[in-house]
Amino acid sequence: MSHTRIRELIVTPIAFGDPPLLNSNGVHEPLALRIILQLVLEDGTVGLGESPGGTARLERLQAAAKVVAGMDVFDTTTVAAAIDAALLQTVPSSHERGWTTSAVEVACLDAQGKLLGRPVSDLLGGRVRDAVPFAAYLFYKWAEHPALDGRPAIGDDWGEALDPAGIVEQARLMQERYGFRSFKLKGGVFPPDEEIAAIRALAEAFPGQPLRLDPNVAWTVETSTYVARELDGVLEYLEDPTKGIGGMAEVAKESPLPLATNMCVIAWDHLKPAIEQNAIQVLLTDHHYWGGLRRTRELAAVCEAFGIALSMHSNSHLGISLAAMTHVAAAIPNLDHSCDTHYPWNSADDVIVPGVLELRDGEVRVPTGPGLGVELDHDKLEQLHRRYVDSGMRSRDDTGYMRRFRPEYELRLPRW
Ligand SMILES: O=C([O-])[C@@H](O)[C@@H](O)[C@H](O)[C@@H](O)C(=O)[O-]
Ligand SMILES: [Mg+2]
Repeated sequence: MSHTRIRELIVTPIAFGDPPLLNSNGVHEPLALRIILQLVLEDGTVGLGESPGGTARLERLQAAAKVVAGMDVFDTTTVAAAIDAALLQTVPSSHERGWTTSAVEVACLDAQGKLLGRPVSDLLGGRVRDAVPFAAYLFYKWAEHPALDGRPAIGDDWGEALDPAGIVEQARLMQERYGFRSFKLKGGVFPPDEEIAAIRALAEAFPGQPLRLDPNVAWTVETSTYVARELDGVLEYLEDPTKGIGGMAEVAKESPLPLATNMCVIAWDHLKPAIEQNAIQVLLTDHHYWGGLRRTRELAAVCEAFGIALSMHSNSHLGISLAAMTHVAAAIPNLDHSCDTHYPWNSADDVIVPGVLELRDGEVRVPTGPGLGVELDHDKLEQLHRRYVDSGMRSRDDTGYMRRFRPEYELRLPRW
């Protein structure tokens, strides 16, 4: 079966536009980085993958490219083991190595699906839903990236959101444009009472629609407990209010709200202590670091066994990741909450041919074509790669970028 052998893995770093979104670390830069994978088989079939960017991730994927050539695309376990072994010396953390194996696994599954003429969701056990619900991901934000070093200001059509009224307006726009029926607010930006006020304003504007708040560990245990009590009955869950499994366990003892995480349980060996300490009640899974789509499906079974509800994490991403997230979410019976996605913030710059993946009525219909069901736009890929090369940006630095405008800004976690 030589046609199922991998001929080469093409690894392309790209940069795409991102608005000035605020978080507990600072503010998003005008560009976000990702890496696009094309896994080419001997018969010319190409499997696509998408990984978070940055120099370290790029170098690891380039190292992976050297070992996967010649392997069978259906041997995903062996492919992952070969990559893991190749990175072992330079990347001691198995979690970190997992980012690389995960991205390659998605490309393998896309290629497998194309060879078999079946969607990736079928390779994960079949879809249990035809459309996957996503939440509107609300951010405090500036109206524009201010002018900097001779570069003019960069505006967008979302406008400013720096108070409850601005957040409600942004939520209305999100609902108008994409039909979202649940909302997540990225917090950790303003003092907790201001963020509580924003959540209350959302609850009033969108009665009965699920809400969540995620300050990315900006709060102490005491502040987290205070916010949880204030928002009891208002939020469906409170995400990563404080740092670490121990901290979350302290909050969980007093919190009337379920606690969720994509920060303190991010690897298989975090599950045991988190479960023993009852630190979390909701896990936001993410195939980009849990070992890929099949491992995410397995993780869902572990969560089911231990009564942990499931949601899904997102970072700035494009359509190949959205397709992968949609396929795996479609194949998970116990998906209890709508998934996160940054896609509305970044979709104008996508690398896939438009038409297949659409966020409508707050959902993405699961592609039914072979593999992930999306097609790479090669001109766009070239354009975004050029932008990566020309920008000189090689890693994300929300804090450094914030300091360009507010030199006194300090990264402090917890801040309140
Ligand atoms: O993009 C951001 O600012 C988010 O804060 C992101 O970095 C987080 O990874 C993520 O969205 C989260 O849920 O924690
Ligand atoms: Mg989070």
